[in-house]
Order: sequence, then structure tokens, then C-alpha cells
Amino acid sequence: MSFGSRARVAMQAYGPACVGIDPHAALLEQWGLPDSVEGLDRFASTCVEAFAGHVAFVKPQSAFFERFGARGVVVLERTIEDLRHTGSLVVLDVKRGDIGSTAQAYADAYLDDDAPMAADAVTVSPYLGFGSLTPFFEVAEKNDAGVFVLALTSNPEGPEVQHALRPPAAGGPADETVAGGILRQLAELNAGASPMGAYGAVVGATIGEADEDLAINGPLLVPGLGAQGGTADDIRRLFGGVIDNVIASTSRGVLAAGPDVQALRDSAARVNAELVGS
Ligand SMILES: O=C(O)c1cc(=O)[nH]c(=O)n1[C@@H]1O[C@H](COP(=O)(O)O)[C@@H](O)[C@H]1O
Repeated sequence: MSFGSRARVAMQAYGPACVGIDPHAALLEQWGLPDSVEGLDRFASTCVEAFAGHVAFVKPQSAFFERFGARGVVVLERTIEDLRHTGSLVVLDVKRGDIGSTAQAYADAYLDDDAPMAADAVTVSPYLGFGSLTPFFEVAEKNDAGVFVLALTSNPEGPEVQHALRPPAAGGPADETVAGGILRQLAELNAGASPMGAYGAVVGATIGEADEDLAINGPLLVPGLGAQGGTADDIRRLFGGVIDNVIASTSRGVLAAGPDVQALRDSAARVNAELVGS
């Protein structure tokens, strides 16, 4: 089944929330765990127990595992493996992007089903040019995986790049912004897919105004909910017509409820309830 179909099934079963596994040093301390690979391991296992098969998407943030070197990456690899095929889809947050030939190796690392780190989807950065992401789209297509491309990120520095105008030589309509070009090209890739395509955009809940066309016929990964100040109301306002494609992501907002497994699940359930307005 395509990633777009699997995402739709998971959202219908569990709701639109994505919980990020971001083992910040401060959270390890708050959970009574050491800031070490052993602490990381306990944190990640607790998250797997709490969220696998209880939320539609789980998004491990690679940086917090890489902080512990090779042993941290081993924990990441096991975490992904433990989460997969549980009903929850794994979005590996690595925000990769490079020249096409290197992008191919990243795509093989994260999206080829036979790779040790294979996830259901990966986050990528389009700032080496949208075309440089082609290997990700091709490997995703072969493996029924998904790709989430940064478009309008949740951080305040994003607009200096993302709101800039594309040069005429890049093609596309006049006065198109960098983010607008990314969204348009995603819509082209997803054209005709049903119930939606596998190629998603990342659009923050904190962007203020949605001046771009977000109807890409693909999933919209929306971080910034909770710790960064975004709310369910912001999401309803920004995504009105395309709200059914929104995957609303929060990490610290849910993880702060740990380490109790039931408290973590309840916290994620509250996010889902707020998003669907019940
Ligand atoms: O791709 C992402 O998930 C992402 C994109 C973006 O625009 N903003 C953003 O915060 N993120 C990630 O989402 C997570 C947000 O964590 P919290 O702020 O704790 O909810 C972090 O892992 C970020 O790296």
C-alpha cells in the first residue's frame, strides 16, 4: 500500500497527531534518567511502549540519538525497528539534503526497506534545489515510503530563505516564492494520487499566515504545536480547506508528561482530541 494510503488509514484509526521522540538532556533529567546512552535507551523504550499502536505517527529526531555517537545510533536503529509494523508509521526526522548522487545514498539508508534504518518516511531539506531530492522520491516510490520536504518551517529564521522569490531562470510562475515553488512541485508529484500522494510538505503551526497554496494532495507535517507556541486553533485557521491532510506534530508538549506510560498516552490522546475539536 502506498505511503499516502497508509498515512490516511493510520490517521483514520488514531487521529492526526504525530509524537516526536526528542530525548533532550532536560527531559532525560526530568524523567529521572542519566544523560547517557543508557538513559537514552530507557527513554526511547518508554516512548515505544507508550506510542506504538496508539498514535498514527511517531517521529524520532535523529540529532538527539547522534549526540551519543555510534551507540546512540544503535538505539535509534532499534527504536525504528520496534516502532515499525505496529500500526504507527515512523517518520525519521533527519532533514537530509545533498547533491543528487549523495542524496541517493541517504535515500537508500532511510527508505530502502532492506536497509537497517528503514523508516516509513523521512524529512528532507530542499535547499540544494528541489531536483536534488529526486533520489528520495524514486526510492520512496519503490518502497511505498514517504518523503516530507521542508517548505515553511516553524522556526522564526525560516522566512529569510523560504519567502524569497525564485529566480525566473528556475521556471514556474512569476513572483513565486521558494516555499511556493516547493509546494507547487510537490503538488505536481502528487497529482492524481488517491486518497493522497506520498510526498508531503513541512509547514509549521507557528507561521502566522498561510500565504501559499497548501493543496498539494499530500500529507502536511505540521510541527510547532506545544513547546513552540502553536495551538490547535492556529492549525484550524491555517489549514482550513486542507485540514484532513494535516499531521500535527509535537514532541516536548507530550514528552513532558513522562515517564509514566499511561500519562504519555493520555497526553497524546489529549492532543488528538484538541485537534479534532472534541
Ligand atoms: O521536520 C520537523 O519535524 C520540524 C520542522 C520544523 O519546521 N520545525 C520543527 O520543530 N521540526 C522538528 O519538530 C520537533 C519539534 O519539537 P517540539 O518543539 O519539542 O514539539 C523537533 O524535532 C524539530 O526538529
